[in-house]
Amino acid sequence: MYTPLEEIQHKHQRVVDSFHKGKAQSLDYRKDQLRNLYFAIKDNQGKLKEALFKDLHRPPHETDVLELFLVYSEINAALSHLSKWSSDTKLSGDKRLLLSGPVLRKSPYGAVLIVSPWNYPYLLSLAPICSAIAAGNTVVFKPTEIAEHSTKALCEVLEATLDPDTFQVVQGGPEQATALLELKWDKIFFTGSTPVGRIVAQAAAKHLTPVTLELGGKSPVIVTKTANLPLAAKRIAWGKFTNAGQTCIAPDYLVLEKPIAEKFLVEFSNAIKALYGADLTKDSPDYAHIVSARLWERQQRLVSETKGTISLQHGTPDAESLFFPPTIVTGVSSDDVLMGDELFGPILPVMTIDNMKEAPKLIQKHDYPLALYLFSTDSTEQENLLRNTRSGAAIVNDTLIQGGSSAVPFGGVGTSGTGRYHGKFGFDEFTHERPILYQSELAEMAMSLRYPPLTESKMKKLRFVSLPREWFSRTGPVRGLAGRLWG
Ligand SMILES: NC(=O)C1=CN([C@@H]2O[C@H](COP(=O)(O)OP(=O)(O)OC[C@H]3O[C@@H](n4cnc5c(N)ncnc54)[C@H](OP(=O)(O)O)[C@@H]3O)[C@@H](O)[C@H]2O)C=CC1
Ligand SMILES: CCCCCC(=O)O
Repeated sequence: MYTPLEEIQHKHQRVVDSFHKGKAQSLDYRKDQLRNLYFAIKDNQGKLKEALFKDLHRPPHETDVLELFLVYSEINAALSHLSKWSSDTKLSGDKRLLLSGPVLRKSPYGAVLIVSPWNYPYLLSLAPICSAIAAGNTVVFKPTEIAEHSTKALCEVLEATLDPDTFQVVQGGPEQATALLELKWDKIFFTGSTPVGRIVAQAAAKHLTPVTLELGGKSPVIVTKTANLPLAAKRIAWGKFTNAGQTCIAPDYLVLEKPIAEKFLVEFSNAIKALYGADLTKDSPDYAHIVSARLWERQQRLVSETKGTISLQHGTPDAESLFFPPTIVTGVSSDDVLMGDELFGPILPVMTIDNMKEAPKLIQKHDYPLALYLFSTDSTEQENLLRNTRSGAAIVNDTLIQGGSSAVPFGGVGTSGTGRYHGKFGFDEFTHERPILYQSELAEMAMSLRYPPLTESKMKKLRFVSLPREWFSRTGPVRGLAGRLWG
């Protein structure tokens, strides 16, 4: 009988061995795995949605719209395009290699570790698992222990569906994750908080393992005086309060241009009531709850410690059910407690600026966020802000849409993450593009100059044409050279 640590080591070794035996290599094998996964999720979607309702009071339709629909799209994209994604890319541009036919071979990394969080437990597990399998890797998956019902339901489905030689689950929390991180992986894919992302990056560095980090950050949403205020209010309310704000790309804080601040807040209050009803309570069917007592208390503490004004709390926090209502805090300064760590909940601090010139400096006070949202109908204003800020993604006049598509890469920058996935970007994230050249015997003549003895006459033939400075002139080589020849 294995000890828990021995069991983890055994699972790791099993997927390493099966990778080296080439079991996950064939496209047919990969497609069979993905096809089985697709129908297993479909056949168990009711059980999965029920489980997440128990963990997060997550409205079942929100699980469909924000998780399962993208999972189906991811698997379908992989099944539809895998032959093309995995085919060699021919390389050109160097006449010296004409005879060696260089290609990029789409090679799997090998045995990969995938670690996922609790807030979108199906999407944030199944999307990287899909990409890893599509790219021909073998996988050990460590789900969260915090969303216990959805983790149990998901792991039952995965273990009943995927080949145990190439896919293993290690359930547990930080202790199990730490034991897994001690082992040598060919790739690690981590989704979670920035602090834990640092731990993962340090562990990966010990083995020089390539790592993808899907982390968090304080994503700003800016509303300017040119915005369509009712539409902005509705889209921001949806993006902020979906999953009770427990979304890595949720707007974290709101920046309003002063001339429209008051009017926008009225529209925003109306939008919240339109989405969640005039009387939002713990039993409202369309609103999720906070995942744990610890994190519910964190929201409560943040509200008690802020120096801002609670201008709207649309409902009464309930410790027993972990219901925490949309809470708008105005008059927040940059050093307020709400402007510290990522809020990851339904509290929205509101700051105002006299004009848009102040926005970049305000945003740059924080690490690069996962997302930046701008509501404006002025293209110059849009480009100015985009040019002077950095973020994992930037969305103009909407929220969250970048996280739900197989056509758009999803990832951070700086402390909000490294790497990206979804769709072909996910296949590429789990693929090493291996250059392969097939040298021809016929190339021997062209290559004879490289062999010793490297006589002076050989070196003369080898001397590369040294290009004049004008070749690199800003006006381009032709004009540059013409200028040189004819002054
Ligand atoms: N970029 C993205 O795609 C996303 C980013 N996030 C970010 O994730 C955070 C919220 O998720 P949350 O689950 O709380 O994040 P955590 O970083 O706490 O946990 C992420 C995963 O790491 C595990 N873990 C926790 N502590 C350690 C540790 N010390 N060493 C190794 N592994 C550990 C967790 O296990 P366990 O859960 O069992 O404790 C979980 O499986 C937010 O910051 C959010 O922004 C969330 C969703 C998507
Ligand atoms: C709508 C897509 C959500 C992606 C996961 C997150 O942002 O936490």
